[in-house]
This record gives sequence, C-alpha cells and structure tokens, in this order.
Amino acid sequence: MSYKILAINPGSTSTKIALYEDEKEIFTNTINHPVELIDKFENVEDQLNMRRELVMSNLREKGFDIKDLSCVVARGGMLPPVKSGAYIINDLMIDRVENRPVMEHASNLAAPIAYGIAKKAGVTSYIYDSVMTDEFTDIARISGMPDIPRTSSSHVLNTRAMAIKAAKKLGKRYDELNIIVAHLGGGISINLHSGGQIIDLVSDDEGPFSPERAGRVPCRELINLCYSGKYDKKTMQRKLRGNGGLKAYLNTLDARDVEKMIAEGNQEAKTIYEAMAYQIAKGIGELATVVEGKVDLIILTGGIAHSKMLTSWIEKRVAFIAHVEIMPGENEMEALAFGALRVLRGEETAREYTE
Ligand SMILES: Nc1ncnc2c1ncn2[C@@H]1O[C@H](COP(=O)(O)OP(=O)(O)O)[C@@H](O)[C@H]1O
Ligand SMILES: CCCC(=O)OP(=O)(O)O
Repeated sequence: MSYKILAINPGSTSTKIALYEDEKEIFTNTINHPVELIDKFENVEDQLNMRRELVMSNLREKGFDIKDLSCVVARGGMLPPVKSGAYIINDLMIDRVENRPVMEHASNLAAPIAYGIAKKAGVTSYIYDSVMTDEFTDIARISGMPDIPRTSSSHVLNTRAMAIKAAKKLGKRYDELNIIVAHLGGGISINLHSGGQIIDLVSDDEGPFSPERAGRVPCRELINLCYSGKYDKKTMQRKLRGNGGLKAYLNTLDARDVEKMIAEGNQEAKTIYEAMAYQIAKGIGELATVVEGKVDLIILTGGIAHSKMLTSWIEKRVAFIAHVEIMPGENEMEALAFGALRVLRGEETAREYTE
C-alpha cells in the first residue's frame, strides 16, 4: 500500500507545497507572493484566505484530486512549547495559531490551510517538528536572570530530519547518538540531539550572527543603545532580526554575494564572513560540553552549507570534536513528508494537541 502526502510550508514571501507518494516526490511548487501583495495586509494572519486560495488553485492546475490524499502535513506555527514529531491538528490548535499565536509568523498559516484541505478530503492533518519544540533539561532553562528563563526555539524541521537521515546512513538509531546540527540559513541555530531529544541549543539570539540576524551581542551595550533615544523598539528589533549580521556589515543577505566580494579582494568582507564561521564553530563547541565531549557527529545543513569556503572554516575548528557531515539545503518539504509517512506507517505516534 502506498501513501499520498500533501505538505504545506508558508514562509514570509512564499508558500511551498509538495506532493509525495511514499518517499517519492511527485512535485514541489513554490508559490511566490510579491512584496507589493504582502504589504497590502496589516498582519500575517490576514493573508490566510489569499494563501489558501492560491494553494487550492495550484492543486487544481496540477489536476490533483484531494480525495486521493492519505493525509496533509504542515509546518508547525508559533505554539506554546511542544514536543518534537507529529501533532494532530485540531480546533484548539487552530484557535491558538489564528487568534493567540506566541509570535506573528507566516508558519501560523500552515495548520489552518492544511486543516481545511484535510477536512474536505476526509483525512487527518498534522503539524511536524514545530520550531517551538522544547525538550530542554531543567538545567538548560537557567539563564542567570530569573525574569528571562531560556526557551527552546530552533530550525527543528530541517535539523531533526538531517540527524535522523545521518543516523540511518551510519546504521544506527537516531536516539542512540549525540548529534550537533547547525542550520545555516537566513537565520542560524545550532541544536544538540541526545537520546532522541533536542536537550539544548544555541538559538538565533544566543549565538552566531547570520545573514539577517545579529545573534548574541554584548548585553550592556545593547541596553545602552535601547535607551539612547536614537531608536524606537521596532528599529531595535529589526537590528536583531532582519537587519543584523551580514546585512548590517555588508548590505547583503546573500552569502554568495559575500563570496564574490571576497574573490574581488574585499578584505572587510573576508573578516566578517570568517567571523560568522568562527562564531558558528564556537556555538558547536559550547554544545559539545553538554554531553561532556561525547559527540558522535556534527552536521552542517541549510542553504549556506553549500559554501565550501564557510564549511571548511567551521570544520577546521570543530573537527577535533567529531566527524563533520555536510548536508546542504533546507530540505523542509521532504522533512514534513517523511515525518508524516512515519506516522502513517505506524513507526511514530502523533500526539493530541492540548494546552
Ligand atoms: N551555493 C551557495 N553558497 C553559499 N551560500 C548559499 C548558496 N546557496 C544558497 N546560499 C545561501 O543560503 C541562504 C538561505 O538558506 P536557506 O536554508 O534556504 O534559508 P532559510 O533558513 O532562510 O530558509 C542565503 O543566505 C543564501 O545566500
Ligand atoms: C529559529 C526559529 C525558526 C526561524 O527563525 O525560522 P526562519 O529562519 O525560517 O524564520
């Protein structure tokens, strides 16, 4: 028996859909939303009907009948802390992401779109590996300031899928290895998988800067800047997420542009780009201490893992900890489809969403 799975992944400027038959990709389609269209909406949640209709018309164009689906799987939105793996989408989850999300984010649109399609098709819908997956140990939650406990948020969908894939390649079970995975995309996060759970991580505001994010910056100076009277709250937030990192130093979000600058002899670009690699390596080193150095594998993934220059700088600094496996790309559609497939095959159990 084979399974047909529809995966839905809304990002800030696009909605990706993919159809899989078991492990085989039938099609993946990226529906781009021009900035002028996105800007017409006051907030992300208001884009739901527009995106839902585009997904449906795209499926119609493909001549695909949703009645053939086995399930629909969606990127997890900004929920309160959840476990890794699959959750069945229910009314409570829809109410949360539509009306009470923890944060505004395009991923909040995924579950409502999936739920609607699944209802029409008469099948179950799931979210898989939400960014809000929280499996921290108690000691990992302590920050040093009781008002601000550490919380867990990272690029779980891609990193966990790559860790599971790499364990399989080694002929081992995912839950018997200690694996550090760095997702190197527009945002960067690094997480530690141990005993089948993400027990700690270096989030995108605690660690390396990235193409668009500032990462960890000296706190005392950050407070001074906030109260300098020069910037409002929104501007300060954008300095951390959106206008930080490579964008702030070199005015580009694209690592390939930076490599071009370096090839043309731009010394500042080289220093900044190498500093990003240096900070990523430090983040990996930090997590190695959590498992007392007993790391089985380090994985570098995400779009920037395509870069030989950056990955070789990182590898040089962390190879003493464990073997470094490069698994480039963001691989999220495959991660969603394969996660749902494990549920349909009974290899994993989907949880019921409660609060
Ligand atoms: N061949 C490449 N070399 C270096 N960087 C690359 C390459 N291909 C893509 N990238 C970079 O990958 C980043 C986006 O990564 P991706 O994982 O797709 O992003 P996101 O996490 O934002 O979805 C961009 O900064 C882009 O420059
Ligand atoms: C680190 C949380 C997930 C996240 O920031 O995702 P994007 O980089 O896709 O915005």
